[in-house]
Amino acid sequence: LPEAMASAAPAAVGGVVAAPPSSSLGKLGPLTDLVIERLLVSDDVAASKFGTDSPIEDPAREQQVLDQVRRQAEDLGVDGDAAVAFFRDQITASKVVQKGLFARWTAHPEEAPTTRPDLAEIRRRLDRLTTELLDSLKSTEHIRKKAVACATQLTLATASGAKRERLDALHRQALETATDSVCNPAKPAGHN
Ligand SMILES: O=C(O)C(=O)C[C@]1(C(=O)O)C=C[C@@H](O)C=C1
Repeated sequence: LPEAMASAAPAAVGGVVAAPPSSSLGKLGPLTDLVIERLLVSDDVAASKFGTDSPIEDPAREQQVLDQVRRQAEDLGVDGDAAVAFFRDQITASKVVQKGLFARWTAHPEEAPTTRPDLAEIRRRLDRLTTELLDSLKSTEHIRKKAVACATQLTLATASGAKRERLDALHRQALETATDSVCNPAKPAGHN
């Protein structure tokens, strides 16, 4: 986000101005960037619904998302149950963000959005992110299987990503929820 980048003071190193990193650090950086991008899209989802009759929770749409996930995961050779568990966390995290923003905008109407984005268009963005997230789950399978390395890389990636994007407490909490199963690809059924 240009605003966030502009306000981080660049450090001069040997006469060269070092730009802040443009992506989250480490082997799970690309996956974490996509997770953060999806969380930030949740702000737009909330803006599309706030002050309308559309509820935050839409079980039919959730089922549609998870059906797409299972189909595409199996095409990619990613474990379908693990992929669905990961996306259940993405959906839960989106609802954490939306509920938090609804509460904030209700308490402070002056902070509420003044334009209402189109939900259908936002859902097309989410569908494209689904494909990218699945590709990233596939390409990180090797590291995610190693519990200790995965935990280390995930902490590095989420800390650097949250800092770069200047995530507030609400979005940091949602990021934790969203990355809950990243290092547990074979989470037992019943967790959710
Ligand atoms: O598409 C929506 O309406 C959203 O709120 C997004 C989303 C998701 O994360 O995919 C989250 C909650 C809804 O229950 C359905 C889907």
